[in-house]
Amino acid sequence: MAQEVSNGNHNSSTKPPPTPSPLRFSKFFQSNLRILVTGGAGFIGSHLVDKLMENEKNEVIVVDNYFTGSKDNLKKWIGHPRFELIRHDVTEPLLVEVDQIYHLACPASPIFYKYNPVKTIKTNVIGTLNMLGLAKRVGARILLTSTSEVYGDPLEHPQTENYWGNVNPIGVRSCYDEGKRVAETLMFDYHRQHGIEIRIARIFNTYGPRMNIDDGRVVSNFIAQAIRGESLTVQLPGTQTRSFCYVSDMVDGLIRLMEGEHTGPINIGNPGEFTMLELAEAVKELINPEVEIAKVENTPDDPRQRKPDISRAKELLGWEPKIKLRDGLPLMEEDFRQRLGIPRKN
Ligand SMILES: NC(=O)c1ccc[n+]([C@@H]2O[C@H](COP(=O)([O-])OP(=O)(O)OC[C@H]3O[C@@H](n4cnc5c(N)ncnc54)[C@H](O)[C@@H]3O)[C@@H](O)[C@H]2O)c1
Ligand SMILES: O=c1ccn([C@@H]2O[C@H](COP(=O)(O)OP(=O)(O)O[C@H]3OC[C@@H](O)[C@H](O)[C@H]3O)[C@@H](O)[C@H]2O)c(=O)[nH]1
Repeated sequence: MAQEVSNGNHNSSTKPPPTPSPLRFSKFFQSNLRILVTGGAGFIGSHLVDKLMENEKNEVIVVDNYFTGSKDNLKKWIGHPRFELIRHDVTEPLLVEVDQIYHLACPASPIFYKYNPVKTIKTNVIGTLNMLGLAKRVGARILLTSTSEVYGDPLEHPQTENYWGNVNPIGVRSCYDEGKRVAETLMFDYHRQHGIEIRIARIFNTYGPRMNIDDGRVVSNFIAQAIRGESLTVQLPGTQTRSFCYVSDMVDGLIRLMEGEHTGPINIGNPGEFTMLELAEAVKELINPEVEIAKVENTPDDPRQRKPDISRAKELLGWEPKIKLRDGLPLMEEDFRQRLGIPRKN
């Protein structure tokens, strides 16, 4: 398949960026960066907020409609003078003065994004248009959390950013896959046409504390099942692979991308690749050796393999993941045990 070669920085006939908000240069606000995080009450978003809030020069505004996120994830920041939380749906326009936009708002678990597919498309298309319109009005830099799902059921392995993907445009996952592909297109069209400073991260499967217990994604399912003593539900055939990135590594990669000079798209993920049976065996061994592994029906269009080529992230961002799967799973177990109210037996 013909593929365009790029170094992560788009360079053909782009306009210069628009003038940013005058506040960015005001002597009173000079030290503060106002950062909007859409979807900041969700899993990755709330960890990103924690990291951004560590920097005393940052003011953070979260907007979220709480479809899959929760105020609980942000409770330590509510009332903090550098933090604001707004209930807002990104499919409606938003007027705020900010310097940077991390645009995460979108359900990420297949169960939730397939629940109301039309809404998922609206979130990806109208939501991203609204955030780009905001970026244009105030001259903000905007980062989109795109996904490895833009590669669909990939025919190239591992996946580099130059691969254009193998996506079913009319399947049950298309609302998300194609939604994110259009979101990427919109980002580049605003960049070329209006000079908006864009960043695109293609995120691969990410896991860690604060995932919804009933989120439906594989790592949270297996950990909750192991703690409850239920069978681990490996969807057939079990030989399909994924690459799992711990959330602190992901947040580090996203911030490096935002702060760096490269538009992307850039893959952010952990290249360690596991079959779902291997993942189940690891969870069983680490969390509850007594549980059984059950094979269950799969859902349509499940990608058979997925592994990021992260050469570009290494070279352009100086980023690579630090936490191996076997070290990350126990960190997540603690959080799940607390929320499930099931302490470890000694
Ligand atoms: N976690 C992963 O493995 C993964 C992989 C690839 C891409 N991503 C992307 O990263 C982002 C965050 O994923 P996550 O795992 O934290 O998911 P999540 O479901 O925990 O968080 C998404 C957040 O967006 C909010 N949201 C959804 N629709 C909204 C709307 N219309 N308006 C406002 N808020 C809305 C939800 O309430 C939630 O708080 C998503 O854009 C997702 O597509 C995640
Ligand atoms: O209980 C389960 C759940 C899932 N699975 C399998 O585990 C694999 C991973 O499934 P998940 O639902 O965790 O996630 P997926 O890899 O399908 O999508 C994910 O990847 C890219 C992101 O953009 C999405 O937001 C994210 O959900 C699939 O092969 C699925 O069949 C199980 O074997 N058992």
